[in-house]
Amino acid sequence: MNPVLTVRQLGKSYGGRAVLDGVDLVVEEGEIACLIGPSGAGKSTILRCLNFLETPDRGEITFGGERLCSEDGNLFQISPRRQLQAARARMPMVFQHFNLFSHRTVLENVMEGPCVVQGRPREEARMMASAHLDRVGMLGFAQHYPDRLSGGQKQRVAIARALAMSPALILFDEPTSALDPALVREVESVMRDLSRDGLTMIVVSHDMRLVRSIASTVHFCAEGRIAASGPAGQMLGSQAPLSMRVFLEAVSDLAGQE
Ligand SMILES: Nc1ncnc2c1ncn2[C@@H]1O[C@H](COP(=O)(O)OP(=O)(O)OP(=O)(O)O)[C@@H](O)[C@H]1O
Repeated sequence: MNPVLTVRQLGKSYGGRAVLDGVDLVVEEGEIACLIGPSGAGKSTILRCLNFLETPDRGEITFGGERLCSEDGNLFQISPRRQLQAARARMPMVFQHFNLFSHRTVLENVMEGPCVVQGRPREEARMMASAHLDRVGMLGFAQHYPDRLSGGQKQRVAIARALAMSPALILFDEPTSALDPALVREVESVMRDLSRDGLTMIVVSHDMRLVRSIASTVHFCAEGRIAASGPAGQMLGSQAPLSMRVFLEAVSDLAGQE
């Protein structure tokens, strides 16, 4: 298999406090890597460091064969801005709160990346955007503005916007946590379709139903590290490491109390 992404000893501190403390992660082509773990473990910070929304302090990230940051002895080096921007475009992020442009139509939202970031002609971008909206079942809403859409529909548009960047990898940060339970399924179903199509994804989620339905690998995060990793069947089943089983029991206890 081909790793799309390799992360070694990634570190990030805020105000002298280490939030990421040596994260190691390898994601293969076609893998759906789900990051789970307690609140504050650093899961979102890992995603934000991967596409340089936050700047890591140390470690190595290799994406699509390109070294984006590296460490040589005590010297930590980050690639030039242009290279990071190009990498970010091929590793778009889908956010919990959608982050759509409210003053642009659905179609314009999806065209934005191909036009502005990739410099594609408008007509080509329009055709691509329409195809991606169709893929997530939102073509019929192309001329609507985001405020007319449900949360599930907004998230599907956000996914189409990520697809429009011809991504090598999509990062999902809690994609269903801002949705009413009834709307979670439509987003879950789109993500499952993408996984069947072989798209590589990293998904941070507390939604264990989503994780169980799409994960190929599960990475358990605790205290700024990935404490355990493995195939989803193993990590979510009776063979899970103890720390992971304790977490899963706590999560299902919470769900049982709701
Ligand atoms: N910009 C920031 N400045 C200071 N501290 C931050 C910043 N971003 C995150 N943190 C801290 O880093 C820690 C990890 O945050 P992060 O959001 O990555 O955790 P998480 O595992 O995704 O948590 P959750 O599951 O609750 O979203 C938290 O203690 C958080 O308060």
